Amino acid sequence: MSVSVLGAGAFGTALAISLAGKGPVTLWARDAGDMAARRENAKRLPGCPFPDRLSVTESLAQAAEAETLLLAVPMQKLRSVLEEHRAALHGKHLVACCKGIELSSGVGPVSVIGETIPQATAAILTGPSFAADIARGLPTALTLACADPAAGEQLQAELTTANLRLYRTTDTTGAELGGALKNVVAIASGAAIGAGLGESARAALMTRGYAEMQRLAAHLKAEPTTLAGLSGFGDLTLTCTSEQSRNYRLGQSLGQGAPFDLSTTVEGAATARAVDTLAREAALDMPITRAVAGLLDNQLDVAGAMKSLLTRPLKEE
Ligand SMILES: NC(=O)C1=CN([C@@H]2O[C@H](COP(=O)(O)OP(=O)(O)OC[C@H]3O[C@@H](n4cnc5c(N)ncnc54)[C@H](O)[C@@H]3O)[C@@H](O)[C@H]2O)C=CC1
Ligand SMILES: O=C(CO)COP(=O)(O)O
Repeated sequence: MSVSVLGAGAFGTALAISLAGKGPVTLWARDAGDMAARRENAKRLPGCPFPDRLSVTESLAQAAEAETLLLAVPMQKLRSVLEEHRAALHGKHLVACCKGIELSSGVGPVSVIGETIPQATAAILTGPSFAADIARGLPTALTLACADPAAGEQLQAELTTANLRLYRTTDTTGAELGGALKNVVAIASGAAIGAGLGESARAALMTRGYAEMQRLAAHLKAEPTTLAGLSGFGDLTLTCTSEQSRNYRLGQSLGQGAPFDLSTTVEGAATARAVDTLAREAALDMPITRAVAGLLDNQLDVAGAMKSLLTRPLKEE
């Protein structure tokens, strides 16, 4: 097995720690010095010591000696990272570990890989998992999606670890949509709880948010069963109900009118805007996404957003 992880944030570090339990792993970071010395990512994942088989490097060339590379940079940075290192990544198995829709193009990470490095095999690893849980060795189940069935099987075996159980699909569109859209619904859910609207309101937002996810998925020809799996329903459930989620916490802050650290990686913010644009262009009804985009752009407050949802024409479920 030869695996590297590009991007040493919370998630990339957690995956590297888990994978190092079964073989050597290289973690590529822009600032590897402190991590290599401490054998810990004190900034993003404190309290999770590196196993011996995890090495940290600032050399992309060294990381790219692996056959399989996990891409754990934020969604809106993925294209520039791939473009910068295109030559080194030709012919590799590239597994997106980010969740979102690119604002500039309206496509997800698998398409971004395909557009920038068509000679690579593109896949995505997604599903309900907090980095801290993975790094602590807690049990986690994820979806590995790859359009090439043989490569998907190889990646599933390669990336399954003692605490990470991977399920496989060839539906990359469905897998990337689930992971991207659940973050938008998590912002809405956090806003409802933060504003004191109650858990019944959250359940309504999660359920109707899931209906929006299915609507866009059907439009983009994804499999409905993928949305019902770990990458869709599974991650929606986790992210909309846990204060460990940064998307949920951003929503809570919006609901409370409290400040939020804008340097935090919150993928649902750009994705809400990207999906709102997609929905308008395709004339798809996605009112929760529209309300979240309106909240983020200060066009609506939480009361206005709820009013916009509650006063819509009555319809069948
Ligand atoms: N943290 C979590 O629990 C989970 C995160 N994810 C996904 O993983 C992706 C990354 O999230 P986190 O690791 O949590 O974020 P993070 O904020 O902890 O780390 C992001 C990392 O990306 C690096 N980075 C940013 N731009 C870069 C560039 N141009 N070149 C190289 N490195 C760059 C940063 O230095 C930072 O180390 C997101 O799409 C997120 O949705 C998925 C599942 C769980
Ligand atoms: O994707 C995640 C859990 O599956 C992490 O959620 P946040 O990005 O909202 O923290």
